[in-house]
Amino acid sequence: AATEAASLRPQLLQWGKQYYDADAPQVEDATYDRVYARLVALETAFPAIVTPDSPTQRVGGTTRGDLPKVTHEIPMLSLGDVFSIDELKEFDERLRSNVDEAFDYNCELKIDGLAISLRYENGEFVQGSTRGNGQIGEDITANLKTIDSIPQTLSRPLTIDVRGECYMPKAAFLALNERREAAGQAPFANPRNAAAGSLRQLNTQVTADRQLATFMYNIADYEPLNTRTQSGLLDELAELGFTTNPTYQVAHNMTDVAAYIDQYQGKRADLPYGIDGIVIKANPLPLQRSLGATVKVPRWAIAYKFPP
Ligand SMILES: COc1nc2nc(N)nc(N)c2nc1C
Repeated sequence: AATEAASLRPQLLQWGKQYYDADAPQVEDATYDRVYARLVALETAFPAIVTPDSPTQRVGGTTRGDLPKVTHEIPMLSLGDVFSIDELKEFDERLRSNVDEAFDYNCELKIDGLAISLRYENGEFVQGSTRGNGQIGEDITANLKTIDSIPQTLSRPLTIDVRGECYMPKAAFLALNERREAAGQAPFANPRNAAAGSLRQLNTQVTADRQLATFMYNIADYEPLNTRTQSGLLDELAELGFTTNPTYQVAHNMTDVAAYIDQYQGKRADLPYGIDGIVIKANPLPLQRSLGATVKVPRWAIAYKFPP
């Protein structure tokens, strides 16, 4: 067991560096997850063989060594995932059993990019960062300033942290890979890696040439806003100057949610940007705040992932 575990660790560490630090995974997520699970099983069965440098002893994503670090005052969360309508219904039933008020969901497309946080002080863009491990991300302010859809000044002098997704449109991705292959460089595997590789750059001019875009969808603290719903939040973010995704729909029940899923599973190939599912969020913002989050994911939202 110790020998097998010792052979798995360098493999996982190398794959992990490729994924997190080079934004160019060498293996499918499923392969990484399978090998990682094997190592966890061995170390659980034989705790004596765990080594401090084992990938099982490290928190999620690493951040790129050379970019400055940013600590998120309010952690950037990821999302719980479900892969079937039945699981989605279980999420809904569990949530409604814990909440005594009736509430709607807001359905949104799950943009396949990388999460960013934008800090504004008195309406001026002062800092932008990646999620990193949720607590500590990388300062990519200079790179984000090259993205047209990110406003330098808001229509109101607010001090807020806005969260959303930075992505590379499909057309830009195809054109970039053509240029890379013409120049004898390895193409990016998918638009998400291309966006991550383009954003986590030390050379801002590289970022500027990559035609990145954003859809903003969340705010770290709801106080400064007038709206009381997630759907209203998207409208208010648009009024402030952000680009938001207009495809959101308020759903009263899981029948409406299932219809939204069918609608956009059918449109997925025709969208000019990549999506890997939909996200449903409790629409009342006070309910989101009272439900809060676990260590890693909000209790008031779930992602439904489309089959690959
Ligand atoms: C509340 O947290 C989130 N909300 C999201 N919403 C949409 N539409 N797309 C995402 N990728 C997304 N990701 C996260 C972590």
